[in-house]
Amino acid sequence: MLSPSAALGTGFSRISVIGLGLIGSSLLLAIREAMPTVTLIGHDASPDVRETARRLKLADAITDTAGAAVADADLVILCVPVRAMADVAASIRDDLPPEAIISDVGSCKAEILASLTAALPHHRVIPAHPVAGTENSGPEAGFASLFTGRWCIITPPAEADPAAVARIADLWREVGALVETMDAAHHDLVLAVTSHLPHLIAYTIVGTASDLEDVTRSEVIKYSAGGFRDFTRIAASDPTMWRDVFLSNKDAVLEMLQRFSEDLSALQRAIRWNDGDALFNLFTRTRAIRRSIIEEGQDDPAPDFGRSHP
Ligand SMILES: NC(=O)C1=CN([C@@H]2O[C@H](COP(=O)(O)OP(=O)(O)OC[C@H]3O[C@@H](n4cnc5c(N)ncnc54)[C@H](O)[C@@H]3O)[C@@H](O)[C@H]2O)C=CC1
Ligand SMILES: O=C(O)C(=O)Cc1ccc(O)cc1
Repeated sequence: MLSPSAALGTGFSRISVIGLGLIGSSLLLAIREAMPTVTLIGHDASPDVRETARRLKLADAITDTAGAAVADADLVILCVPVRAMADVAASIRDDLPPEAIISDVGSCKAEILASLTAALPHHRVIPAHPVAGTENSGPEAGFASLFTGRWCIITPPAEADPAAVARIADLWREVGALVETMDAAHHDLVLAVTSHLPHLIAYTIVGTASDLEDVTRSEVIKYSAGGFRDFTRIAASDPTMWRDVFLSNKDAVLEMLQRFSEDLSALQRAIRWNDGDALFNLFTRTRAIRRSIIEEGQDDPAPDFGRSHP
């Protein structure tokens, strides 16, 4: 018998979230707001995080084991760092109801799809990636509107049950996201250039500035103009999460890094040989890209995203 909200919406009546950091806690808050009658169960490996999650009343129950969290669930969403996904999947295998759908929110998809499918060969695995987040982590960083107006990319395996894919898509629409479906390998290539490489560049430039011998740290802080400040926000992102992303999406990131290095060398040459036209032409082209993003309304659909949240 389905609960009233389940009958009207996604068909899920008991959802388990494993990993109660920024994304897991935001998802619980967003589901609670959009589908108040769904039963929510949470688990995190960290006792401190579990205690905080209980204090914040993120779910109807916070369990001490992953197995207890998934018993009776009709949907389980893994919100742990990318390289912890396979271990969590193995740890819930014996407690997972046969009809449960398994999903996740990892930032890269091909390796996760392969490892979840291998760990849970008899279950429907429908991975997803909400392209929404901040540099903050942990359960207290979460907020219900994180996914509003942001894209969520679903990367089902080729043989996926279309009804299960539709239910996962509906869930993300219920919490305010715009949904796109694509192949996991293509997702990883696209996100390597739009998200992973920018994070790598931010980590590098902030590291470079802090290693300078002739410029003091206080000068870097005092005179940091807008560009550098934006890089420091991104470079404050969680080290475990981003270590896992780069190791998991290694091939696509290395491919994009190769292209980026070649383009950077071309710019270096233009500066060395006073080729102002080359610089001006590139900057004109990139300005047009930014302006077309804004014209298409793709700038920042969630205006309070990130910085206004502690
Ligand atoms: N931070 C962001 O902006 C975004 C992150 N993602 C993805 O979401 C996932 C979670 O990221 P965040 O919530 O930002 O990280 P977070 O660091 O805020 O939370 C991760 C949580 O997982 C828990 N955890 C780690 N291993 C575990 C295990 N084996 N069993 C149970 N719990 C475990 C940790 O204790 C922590 O509370 C990652 O896969 C990340 O790639 C996706 C979109 C945006
Ligand atoms: O804080 C930022 O600027 C982000 O880029 C957040 C983010 C991080 C990882 C993702 O997979 C998706 C979004």
